Amino acid sequence: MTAKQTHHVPHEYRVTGRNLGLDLARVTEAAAIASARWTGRGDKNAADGAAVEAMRKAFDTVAINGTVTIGEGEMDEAPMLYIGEKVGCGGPDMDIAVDPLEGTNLCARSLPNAITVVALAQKGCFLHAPDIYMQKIAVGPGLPEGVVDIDASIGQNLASLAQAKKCDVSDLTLCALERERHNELVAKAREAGARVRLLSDGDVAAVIATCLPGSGVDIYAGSGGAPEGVLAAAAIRCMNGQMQGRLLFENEEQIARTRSMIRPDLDPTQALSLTDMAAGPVFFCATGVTTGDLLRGIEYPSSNYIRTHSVMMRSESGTIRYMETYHLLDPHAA
Ligand SMILES: O=P(O)(O)OC[C@H]1O[C@](O)(COP(=O)(O)O)[C@@H](O)[C@@H]1O
Repeated sequence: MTAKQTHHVPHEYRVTGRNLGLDLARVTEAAAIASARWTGRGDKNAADGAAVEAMRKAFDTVAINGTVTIGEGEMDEAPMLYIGEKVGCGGPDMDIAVDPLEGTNLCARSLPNAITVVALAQKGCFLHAPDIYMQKIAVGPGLPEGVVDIDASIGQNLASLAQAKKCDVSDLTLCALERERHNELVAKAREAGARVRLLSDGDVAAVIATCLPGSGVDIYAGSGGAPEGVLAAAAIRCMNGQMQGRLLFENEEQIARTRSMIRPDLDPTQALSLTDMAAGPVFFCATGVTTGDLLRGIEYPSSNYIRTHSVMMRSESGTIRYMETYHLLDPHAA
């Protein structure tokens, strides 16, 4: 950490900063344990509802004065963790971004990569992204700044990435959601010589995979949820990767509404940098529900324990911590 970075972090934040990762892990663990009861039961709404309720309750013990910036929707459409809802038991003012169950279908169908996610930043630092699509492009750490560009063709981006990685385009793997809207992207990437890994759901974990050595993913591209884009941006900040986004509007009304929600200096239609989406010191935490590239899922090693696997990241220090936790089912039974 440089002296300059430390200087800009308010004292209050630094005092609480050290322990927030663990507090956030308790929040994502609670949501993962609750939703895992619904793994493979074909009911994505029940799985999501269980995650939301458990996450909401777990936030009551976190020492922050949090405001949900990325949540389950507007106040009138979400009973809990709605945008603008206050969470935490008091402390520094923070922006909260949540996806209580990222990959509701993955959980319902017992497929890999369902996770529970929370990110946290200082007040005003997360993009107030509406619930629309966002075009995204991401690569891992250690590459020249601007190696990929959201406005360039996928062929150009793959060529530039291959050059930076000193390999051939045929050595690269692009990851994208398997959607009809991505048919052209996939065809062009294959035409350029790259491999394509298609996912049924869960682009937060997929964007993060670009930063994980051994995941085999070199680049993520395509469109997915804008709220998921902000969460992924928080993780990419912590992992020193690169990511750009662009909100994909369907009409003028969406643009006007977004303009009223975001920083006045941002044009809602512009390409968004990582810090346009997640600025300042950020925390990111996720717990696995079903086993995937990023995390193992919920496990039941014995009749009285549940085992969770979480990752906690912090942009300020660059720390990435993996945590395995045994939760005694009934601590008062003995
Ligand atoms: O399924 P769509 O409409 O293409 O949306 C893509 C979005 O849905 C997801 O795959 C899963 O989202 P949910 O967990 O809300 O079902 C996200 O990871 C992704 O950003």
